[in-house]
Amino acid sequence: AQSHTDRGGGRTGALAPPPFADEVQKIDVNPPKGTRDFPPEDMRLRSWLFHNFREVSRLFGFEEIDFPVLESEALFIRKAGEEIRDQLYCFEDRGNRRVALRPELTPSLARLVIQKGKSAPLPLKWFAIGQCWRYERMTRGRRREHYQWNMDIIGVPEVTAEAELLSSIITFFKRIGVTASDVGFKVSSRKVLQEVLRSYSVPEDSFGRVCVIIDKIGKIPVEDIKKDLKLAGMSKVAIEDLLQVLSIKSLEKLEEILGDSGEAISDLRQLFSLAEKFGYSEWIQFDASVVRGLAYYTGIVFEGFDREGKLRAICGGGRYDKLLSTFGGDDLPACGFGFGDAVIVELLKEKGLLPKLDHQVENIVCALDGDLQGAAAAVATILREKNQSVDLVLESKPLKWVFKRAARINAQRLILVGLDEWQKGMVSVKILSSGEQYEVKLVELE
Ligand SMILES: Nc1ccc(Br)nc1
Repeated sequence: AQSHTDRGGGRTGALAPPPFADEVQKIDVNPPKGTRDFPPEDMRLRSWLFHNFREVSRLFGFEEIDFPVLESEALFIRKAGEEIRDQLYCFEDRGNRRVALRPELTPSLARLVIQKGKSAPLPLKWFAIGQCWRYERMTRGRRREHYQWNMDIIGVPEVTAEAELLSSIITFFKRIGVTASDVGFKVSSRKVLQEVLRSYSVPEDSFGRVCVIIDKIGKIPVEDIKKDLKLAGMSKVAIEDLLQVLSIKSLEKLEEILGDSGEAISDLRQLFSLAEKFGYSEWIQFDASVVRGLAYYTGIVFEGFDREGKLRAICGGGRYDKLLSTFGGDDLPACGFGFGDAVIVELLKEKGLLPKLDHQVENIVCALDGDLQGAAAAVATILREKNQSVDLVLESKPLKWVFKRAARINAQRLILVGLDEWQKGMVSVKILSSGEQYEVKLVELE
């Protein structure tokens, strides 16, 4: 029997009374749990944010790319215990394929780089803005989707690439009014970790897993961190030493521990020297505890944080020189970052930096009686062909209604099409800010 929705009669299934023939079930008009709608006001803020993402990408000479939100699940199956894997929004499609809503953009970018192969001359400087997904038990009530801006440089092994990426993010912050007093970048290199782990003969294939564990410092109790590191095969003394190294906040101190001949130190010294030349030294600081939660980083890593410490990481990224070979491609040096659309808005709210973005239209055009609706359409078309925005009143409305709508849509001019004027080839124009009103020949309307 057709199952019926329980309408409070307490009975469902075959025994429930059949619904009234014309009763329509009201659908839930809210978006699915953890997702957002973007009604006009919210969409204006998102478009403003994305416009700034795109403008900075343009300033840095990056090309925009895009890929499907749906990918083969295999792209994201990594065995390092990452949260991003535990929360993969994956399912079997009607063709029995294992697919997933992408949780991040970098694997798709890597897939596209391999696909393009030698036809894409290096270095590649690509950016994308895409919606990313996670399936999280709603118990934590967190979002399941967000938009990320990614910038990636493929084919440059030097840390000049990381320095350029940091410069692009700082350029973005400056454009929207965020300063080095509001936000900073913690910068480190996974080679620091690597050098410590190697000194304790921790197997290379545990590296990604150890990084994912270390990234949880400050998020879970340190005893759990130590337990997980032990499970990952580290000795007690190695764990204590590693945690000691991770608490280092200066390159001088790090050099004392690791010496000055390792790659970690030379990469970091070069990066901080380049930061000086770029003029953004005040924005960055060395912090050995930064490892980021993605297993594939291999070198410099960084994350943007709010100096008041109220918010989660604003953005993050780093070098991932070995990602392509995990998909069967030839490895290429690569680095990039992800910048989400949610934490930045929380920061702008905190700092009173949210832009005021109203809907605006240059003209509202209205026929003064029904027979002139066609004439009004002609006037609207003439204005639009002159690249002027027009809200055309589409039905017969009292003037009071027209003025009210003009105010609501912030129209600059009201164009009235009246019979007497039209017969003279003219229309009436009212500048709504000043109240000035005049008649003008249609052919002279601009
Ligand atoms: N990876 C990921 C995807 C979606 C959200 Br919301 N947060 C993180």
